[in-house]
Amino acid sequence: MLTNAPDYSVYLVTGRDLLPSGADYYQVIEQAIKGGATIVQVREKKCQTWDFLEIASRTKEICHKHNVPVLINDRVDIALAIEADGVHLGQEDMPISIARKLLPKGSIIGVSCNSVEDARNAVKDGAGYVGIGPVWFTQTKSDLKPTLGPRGAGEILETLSGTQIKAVAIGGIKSSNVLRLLHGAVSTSDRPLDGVAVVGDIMAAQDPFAATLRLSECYKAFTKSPPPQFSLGSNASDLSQNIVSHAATLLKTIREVGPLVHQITNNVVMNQSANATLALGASPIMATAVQEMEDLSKVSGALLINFGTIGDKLGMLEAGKCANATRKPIVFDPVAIGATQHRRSAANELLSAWQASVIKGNPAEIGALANSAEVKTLGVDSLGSGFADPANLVRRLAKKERCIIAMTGKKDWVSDGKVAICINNGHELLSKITGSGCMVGTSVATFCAGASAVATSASTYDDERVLVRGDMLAGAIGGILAITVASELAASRQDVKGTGTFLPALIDELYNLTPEKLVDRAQIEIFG
Ligand SMILES: Cc1ncc(COP(=O)(O)OP(=O)(O)O)c(N)n1
Ligand SMILES: Cc1ncsc1CCOP(=O)(O)O
Repeated sequence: MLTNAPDYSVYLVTGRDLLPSGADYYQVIEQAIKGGATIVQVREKKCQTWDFLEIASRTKEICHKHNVPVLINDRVDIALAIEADGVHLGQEDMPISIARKLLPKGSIIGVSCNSVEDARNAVKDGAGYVGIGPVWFTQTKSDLKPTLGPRGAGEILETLSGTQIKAVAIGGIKSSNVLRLLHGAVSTSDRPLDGVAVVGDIMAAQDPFAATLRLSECYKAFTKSPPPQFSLGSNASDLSQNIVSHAATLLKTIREVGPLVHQITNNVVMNQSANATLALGASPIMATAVQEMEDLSKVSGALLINFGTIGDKLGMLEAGKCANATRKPIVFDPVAIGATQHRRSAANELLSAWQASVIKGNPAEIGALANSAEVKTLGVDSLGSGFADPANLVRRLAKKERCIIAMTGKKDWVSDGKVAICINNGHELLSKITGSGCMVGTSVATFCAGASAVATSASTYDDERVLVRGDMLAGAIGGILAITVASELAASRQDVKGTGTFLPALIDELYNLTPEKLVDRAQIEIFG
């Protein structure tokens, strides 16, 4: 048995049935280890004991030659027979306490967990590690339990906070989505995953060495130093010096670069949102077909997903995945999420498929996402006077969703999970026209595209380890300030007589907005 503490970072689970035709199983295992697999589990669901013994024993030889531990799936007898380093047990397999009695002291015992309750039991039973999954759908396993998404995996990690138990995630993990998983699956006390367990992305690869190396590099890049959050230098004293001017200069970048802002939005506001984007100096494209998402993600500066009428869920799913893969900002506006069960489950599905950079909503929408019933909803509107402690609400939700939260209303609240910022601008006429909230979403997406352009040109970001380039906190603040400051300027004009003349005046003021006007008029408070 190997004596070093196991490294779970790139955890290969075998699957002989996935091998490309002509590939040799043992060579694949060795190539994967050379590419960076740090631990191997022999998983044989269908084979006879005699064959299992042979495969396990030869796999162990290869693993131990490279100082890599080998575990056996389900079968404690096989683990004992070949003197493996441990076992991986399912919920219906031998209980941990009995396996512990049978196996030599120091054996690794891991257990599959699909729920917080499974994880609590694993802690109680003294498991060495848990395999959290399935994260995403996979064809590799037949009797698949409900998918958890990175957020569900993060909730299970919460249960393990303060314990020594290690945790890997499993199910549908590939080098193209591993960063999104590692970013999203973190407990609110910042406990990350200890590794990713993979079958198909390695076993079915034409080049298992390269496939494992890609996974290993992603994992190492993400963990080599504290990964950057979606905001830069976010402590209250830094921010109070420069956040408004930083956000305001993004307007200059938008006008210089003219980024394409891809928007999937509702048909009530589409024309108005496109005009607001143009007035700010960017270029809107309203596109919903699944087939065009990959191409669009390569050329757009940011993506807005506003699910006002949730007609285009497939396009929304695909667009977000492509935006994560190309490290573009995603602004999510979960319109009226609290109003129906259909909307809640659609939001859940979208947020499990991709990582939002900013979630923007009114108090009822943000409350629904935070599972708070403090603010009620009526259709798309928020009722009542708001939250008693908005700063903490947005801070907690930002930590949980691992992104910037922007809660708009009479006062706007923004948080990156550390600071909470209150913006006290905006004219009440904004609440009297339809789609002003959606316009804020568009403006935030446009400013996030500006932030992304700044970071890309300055190479501020090490692409390997971030899911989005640029300071999304500044993007959210700039986007909100643009609409609220423009609304004040529009409302003070002589030619504005009511809501009918206010809307075109608002577009004019967005068009004539300058960074200086934003800095001069911004009224913000920062809560550390
Ligand atoms: C690391 C890791 N996690 C989970 C599993 C799933 O185990 P499996 O035996 O395929 O299924 P259940 O017995 O849990 O239903 C695994 N193999 N490895
Ligand atoms: C064994 C197992 N347990 C949960 S999902 C899964 C299969 C993971 O396979 P893949 O990495 O190919 O999606």
